[in-house]
Amino acid sequence: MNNIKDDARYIVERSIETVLPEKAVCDSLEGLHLPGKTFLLAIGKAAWRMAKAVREKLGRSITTGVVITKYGHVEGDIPDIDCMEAGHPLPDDNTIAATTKALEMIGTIKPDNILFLVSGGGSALFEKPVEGVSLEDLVAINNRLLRSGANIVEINTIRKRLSAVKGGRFAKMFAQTTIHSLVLSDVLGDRLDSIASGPAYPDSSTCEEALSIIDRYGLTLRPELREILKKETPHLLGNVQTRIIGSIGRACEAASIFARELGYEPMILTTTLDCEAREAGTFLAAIAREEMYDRPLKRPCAIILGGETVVHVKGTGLGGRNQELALSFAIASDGLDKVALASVGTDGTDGPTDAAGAIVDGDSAKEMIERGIDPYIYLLDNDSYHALETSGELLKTGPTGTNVNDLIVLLCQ
Ligand SMILES: Nc1ncnc2c1ncn2[C@@H]1O[C@H](COP(=O)(O)OP(=O)(O)O)[C@@H](O)[C@H]1O
Ligand SMILES: O=C(O)[C@@H](CO)OP(=O)(O)O
Repeated sequence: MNNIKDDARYIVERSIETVLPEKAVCDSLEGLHLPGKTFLLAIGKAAWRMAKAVREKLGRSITTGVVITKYGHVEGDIPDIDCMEAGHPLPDDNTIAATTKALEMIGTIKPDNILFLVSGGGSALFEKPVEGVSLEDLVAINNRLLRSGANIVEINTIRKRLSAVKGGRFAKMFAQTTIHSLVLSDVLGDRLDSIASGPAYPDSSTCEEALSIIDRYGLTLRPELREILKKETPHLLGNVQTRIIGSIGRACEAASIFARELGYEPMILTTTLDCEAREAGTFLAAIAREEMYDRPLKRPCAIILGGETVVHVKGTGLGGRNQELALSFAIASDGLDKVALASVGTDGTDGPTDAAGAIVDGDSAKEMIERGIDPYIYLLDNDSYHALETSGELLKTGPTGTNVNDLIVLLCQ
């Protein structure tokens, strides 16, 4: 056991290493039979790493392929594979251009198999809007949805219906081809039809749900778009085989092992945290306070959570789910001794910022005040990034190459 914040950092960084995609992808290729021509399509924030691992393992068995990932996530060339970058969390012109290219290549090559490597972020990165929907429509709707407090299953229920490739429609487009999907899950409960909006998975959401989400979050749509939401997505697909190769549950189990190694008694509290980020922060501070009485665990202990909180962005500041959770924990745990919390996006980016998250303790709020800022005002303005930058508590890892949701570790010594 060392400095408590160093321990928190060690645990989250080592845990993320255990869910890097290379090994999981290679293990899952054992026994996979790919006769004839195979097209590799990789989408999402982990796409480049997943595709590189597959190409190295299978070599020329892959005829050709396409990677579509977020800007800054292509780490070099992959033989025979066209690697492209595009916008995230909002789609852009490059999203549409890269997707169109992938679809055209598949149409021309007519492969026997598509090896489909799916990771979170795929919704923004793999997109061809249905007729009647423009890129501007998609950007406007996504922008409002992402700031509405809707969860990812709800957001993707809308995205699927505006898209010609989401909600199983990609698999239906190439119904004569066998699609083998290997999926890195970043959706709570590993809902396969929600991860990257399930391009090759039977959709379980319905038009009624889509319309009720629009109403629930007070989003106004022009009548033509409302009509488009009423068209069903495929609920049955005969040409897909799907395997999950990594998830937040595995990262939490790894965190538990690393915490124990450092001398902390671990407890995985949940792998499906999905409440408002600032409420999760306050709640975890209440748990930290309870540790004065050695409850729920005897100190030293590590309370581990995985999931994806939500933020209703009403302010004008900069931040992300993990930074907002950490800032609210910092405020609510002010003055507590020997307590630290790390909250990080395993993909290395939290919200539209260059930070993965933050590591705070019971001195953080005092530190911010001493440096002339009121953390509460910053929280109110959704400006967690600048508050945590002031206290020097942002965690910056750069893109990690994986994406299995958010990991939160509360340490009490
Ligand atoms: N200023 C902000 N403060 C807190 N959260 C924010 C802010 N701006 C955007 N967000 C949140 O960031 C999320 C997108 O961040 P990102 O880390 O890219 O998500 P994901 O990992 O799910 O793709 C949005 O859902 C939004 O709620
Ligand atoms: O692509 C998506 O739909 C989501 C979930 O898989 O990922 P992210 O939240 O990273 O954009």
